[in-house]
Amino acid sequence: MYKYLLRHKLLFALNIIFAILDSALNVAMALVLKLLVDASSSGSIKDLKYAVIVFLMYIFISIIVWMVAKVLKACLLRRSLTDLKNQIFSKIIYRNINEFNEENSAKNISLLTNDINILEQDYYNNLFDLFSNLVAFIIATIAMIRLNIYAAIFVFAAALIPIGIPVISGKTLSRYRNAYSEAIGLFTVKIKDIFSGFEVIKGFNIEKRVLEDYRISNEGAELSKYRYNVFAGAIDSLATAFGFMIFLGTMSINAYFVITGKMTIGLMLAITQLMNNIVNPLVSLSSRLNRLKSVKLIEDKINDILLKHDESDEGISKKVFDDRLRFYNISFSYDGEKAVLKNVNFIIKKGRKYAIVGNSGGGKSTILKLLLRYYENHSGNIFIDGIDNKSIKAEDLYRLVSIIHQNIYMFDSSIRDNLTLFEDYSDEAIENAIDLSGLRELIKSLSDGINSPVGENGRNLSGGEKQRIAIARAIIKNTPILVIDEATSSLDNETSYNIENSILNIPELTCLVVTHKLNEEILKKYDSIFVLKDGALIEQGTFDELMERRAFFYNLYNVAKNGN
Ligand SMILES: Nc1ncnc2c1ncn2[C@@H]1O[C@H](COP(=O)(O)OP(=O)(O)OP(=O)(O)O)[C@@H](O)[C@H]1O
Repeated sequence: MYKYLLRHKLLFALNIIFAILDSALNVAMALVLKLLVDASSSGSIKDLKYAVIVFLMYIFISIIVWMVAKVLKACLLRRSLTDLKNQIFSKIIYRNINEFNEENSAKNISLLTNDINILEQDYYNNLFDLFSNLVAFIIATIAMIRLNIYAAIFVFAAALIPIGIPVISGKTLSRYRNAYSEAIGLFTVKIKDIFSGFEVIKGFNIEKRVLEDYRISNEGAELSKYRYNVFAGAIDSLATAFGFMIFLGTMSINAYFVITGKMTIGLMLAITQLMNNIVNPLVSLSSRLNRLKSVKLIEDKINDILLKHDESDEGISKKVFDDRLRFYNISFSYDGEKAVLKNVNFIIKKGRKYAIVGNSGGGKSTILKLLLRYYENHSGNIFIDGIDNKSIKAEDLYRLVSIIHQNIYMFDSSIRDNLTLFEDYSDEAIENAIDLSGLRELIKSLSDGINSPVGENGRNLSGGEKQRIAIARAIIKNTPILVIDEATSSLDNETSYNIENSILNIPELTCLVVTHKLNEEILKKYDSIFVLKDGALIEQGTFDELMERRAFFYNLYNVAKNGN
């Protein structure tokens, strides 16, 4: 993690210089005090005047150095943490969909917020302080040895005790810190879950239950923070107590030297002041090292992300869809137990339109997810022009295939941004997508037209309007293959028919559409219909062929027709 500090070399070097100056000034305080006290006991006004001027100069220089040191430290921290967070985020955003799906996204939110804050406090701030302490310690030690070797020997011998504290307590503190970070992560997951399901919570009157869930999670997080703080506080108090004992011992020895006339009061004060610069770093060394050790788990979590191999730019480059897409012996299970797809085989030819129908939970959406590599642990192969989709560069795959999902995500921006997804498209492409997706009326009715805001996750829009935006978004992307997962479920039959019809009429577009709406007129437009039942492809053919067979599709169609 320290590498992020070294990235800004000039700022880093300036920080070192000012940290050294800052520490040197701390130590110099002892000498200034000695000058002042010795001047007062010498009875010389001239010496006193000189000492006061030196003191004033000392204060003036100190203020400047402290201020500059603080600004430099804040600058370096700001830049280093921004770099670190940018890099973590970039690694996350460039992950494969299947890798991203393996984790709860709220844990990543917690990492980028809570864990980074912990890292800032207990790692970066600590490193700075450790360095300043080390410099102050070295300068004070040299000064102390030169002023009084006996006092120096005593201080060092006594200070060995607090140094041993981190060795004894380090592991336990680290355990408490890890538990705290984990609990905060879980707490973030809980909050995200609750806020995402807010409408369900209200609609089903389950506030009490949710409040109880929240309370337990909140108390868990606070308890683990409390445990960590109590333990860290106890270690700090112990170290401070040892510090006082060393202080008392040194003062007693120095007082003895003053009484026996071997030391001036000024020197005694100077040694006491120097002792602070020796004992304090040693005493705080224990807690600082402990805190550095305690962020190990967070460091590991971050390194896991940062060191992960970036696969997005790997693979075979494939820019054009030439001929066919083939599902070859595809079997798949989400959990390794229940078979969701069973030896599925089919071929999709360029420019043709295909529908997938079947029973609920039969594996229709899963077929689309495998094509788009949301999961990669299936057996068999999905070939695009003979190349396994797993070997194709992720970026190229998503330029060949786009999907319209059942659940549509809307960015909290304008309709235009949600159509273009912040990319540049010609007005012609945008207008064409608006027409094909049936958005024209909506845009006309809004005072800001295409620039109207959609609200958080599209809350200003109806389900059907969101679906139309998702359809336009996919049309505008203009990929050669379009897969659609129940994209018109929220639309009335007529709108749904019109939109599906216009998509199916795009001649060069290859379409694979999962549909529940068994509308004869639309189904007849497909070149072939795949019928899935419990993960197996049991029938395949045109609408008329399937109806003639009078098998599963025939029944499915009739049930749907009678249901309508
Ligand atoms: N992420 C997941 N983890 C575990 N099981 C899953 C996951 N997604 C889907 N499943 C299960 O896999 C099976 C097939 O799901 P899939 O969504 O492909 O069916 P579907 O045919 O599209 O269903 P529907 O028509 O109801 O949308 C179902 O039993 C479902 O519960």
